Amino acid sequence: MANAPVNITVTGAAGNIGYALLFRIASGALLGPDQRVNLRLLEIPQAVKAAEGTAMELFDSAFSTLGSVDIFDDPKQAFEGANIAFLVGSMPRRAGMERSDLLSANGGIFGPQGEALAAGAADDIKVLVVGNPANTNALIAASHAGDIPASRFTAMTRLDHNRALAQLAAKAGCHVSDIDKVAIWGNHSSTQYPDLTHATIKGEPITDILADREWVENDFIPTVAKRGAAIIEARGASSAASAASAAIDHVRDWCLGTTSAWTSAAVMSDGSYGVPEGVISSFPCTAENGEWKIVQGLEIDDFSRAKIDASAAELVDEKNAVAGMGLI
Ligand SMILES: NC(=O)c1ccc[n+]([C@@H]2O[C@H](COP(=O)([O-])OP(=O)(O)OC[C@H]3O[C@@H](n4cnc5c(N)ncnc54)[C@H](O)[C@@H]3O)[C@@H](O)[C@H]2O)c1
Ligand SMILES: O=C(O)C[C@H](O)C(=O)O
Repeated sequence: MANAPVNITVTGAAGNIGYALLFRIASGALLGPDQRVNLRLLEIPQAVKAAEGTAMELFDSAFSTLGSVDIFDDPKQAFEGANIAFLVGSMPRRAGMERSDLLSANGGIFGPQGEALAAGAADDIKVLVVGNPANTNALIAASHAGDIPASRFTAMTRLDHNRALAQLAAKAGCHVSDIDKVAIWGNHSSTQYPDLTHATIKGEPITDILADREWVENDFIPTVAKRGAAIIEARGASSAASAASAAIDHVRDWCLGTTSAWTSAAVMSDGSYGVPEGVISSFPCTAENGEWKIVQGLEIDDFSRAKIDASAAELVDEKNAVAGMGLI
C-alpha cells in the first residue's frame, strides 16, 4: 500500500459501540481498501482485558487493511501520533434519562483527553465525539486542547441525519439514496431540529410531504428526535451498530469528502444562522479537503427559526452548566 498507515485511536474500545466500530475501521470501510490503519485502543484499566479479547478477534480476522492494534489505559499514550480519534468511551444513558443527565458523569472524561490529544496527536488530528452528551463533551475536549484548532473537534449527529433519511424514505416510498438536503440542527438531544424544508427526492422538492404539517411536526420530528430513547426502550441498551455506522459515515466524509449535496455534522459554531459562537452545534454541512463547511445562504422560515433557537439555547445552557462545574 502506497500511503503511510493512518493512526486511529478509539476510546471505549471494549464497549458496545467500540465492538461494532473497530471491525469496520479495520476492514477498510472508513478509509478504503488501499489505506492501512493502525488501531490504538483506549480503555479504563478494568476493561483492558476485554479490549485484549477484541484485539485477538481483530488479529484473527486477517484484514488486509489492518496494520497494528495496541491497547492503552493511559490517554497520553493512546493519542500519541493519532491522526483520527473516535471519543466513544463514556457511560450510556438508561431508560428515563435525558442525555444531558450524563453531563456530570461523563464530562470529566473529556478535559484530560483534550489535553492528551494536544500533547501528542499528529498535526492533522480529526476528533469525533460520540460519547454523550456529545456536543458539550466535544466542547470540553476542544477547550482543553491547546493549539489544536477548534474546527478539529466535532460531535456526532450523523446518526440523527441517517434516522431522518430512513423516516423520510419510508414515508415517500423511495430509497434513502434518492434523498438529499436533509439537515439536523442543534444538539444531539430531544431538542434537535430534523429539517426537511430544503429536502429533495431525486432532485425534486418534497412539496406534498412538507404540506402534511401533521406528519412533519407530530410524527417525523419527534420520531427522529426521540429515536435514541425508543431504541433503549426496545433493546434495553443504547444504539450501538447504527451509532458505529454513523461514526464511520461522519469520519469517512470528513477525510474523503461528501458525495451528497450535504450531510449533518456538529461543528464549532461561527455564528452562522444565529447559533451563538462557541457552542458545538449541528448544521447542514459539506466536507472538502479534510474541512467541514457549513452550508450557507439557506432561507430559514419562522417554524425553523424557533426550533433552531430552542436547541441552540439548550447548548448554551449546557455550556454554562459545565463552566459552572469547572470543566471548561
Ligand atoms: N452521538 C450519538 O449519536 C451516540 C449514539 C449512541 C451512543 N452514544 C453514546 O456513546 C457512548 C458509548 O456507548 P456504548 O453503548 O459503547 O457504551 P458501553 O457502556 O457499552 O461502552 C462504553 C465503554 O467506555 C469505556 N470507558 C468509560 N470511561 C472511559 C474512559 N475514561 N476512557 C476510555 N474508555 C472509557 C467503558 O469501560 C466501556 O467499555 C455513550 O455515552 C452513549 O450514550 C452516542
Ligand atoms: O439516545 C441515547 O442515549 C444513545 C444515542 O445518543 C442515540 O441517539 O441512540
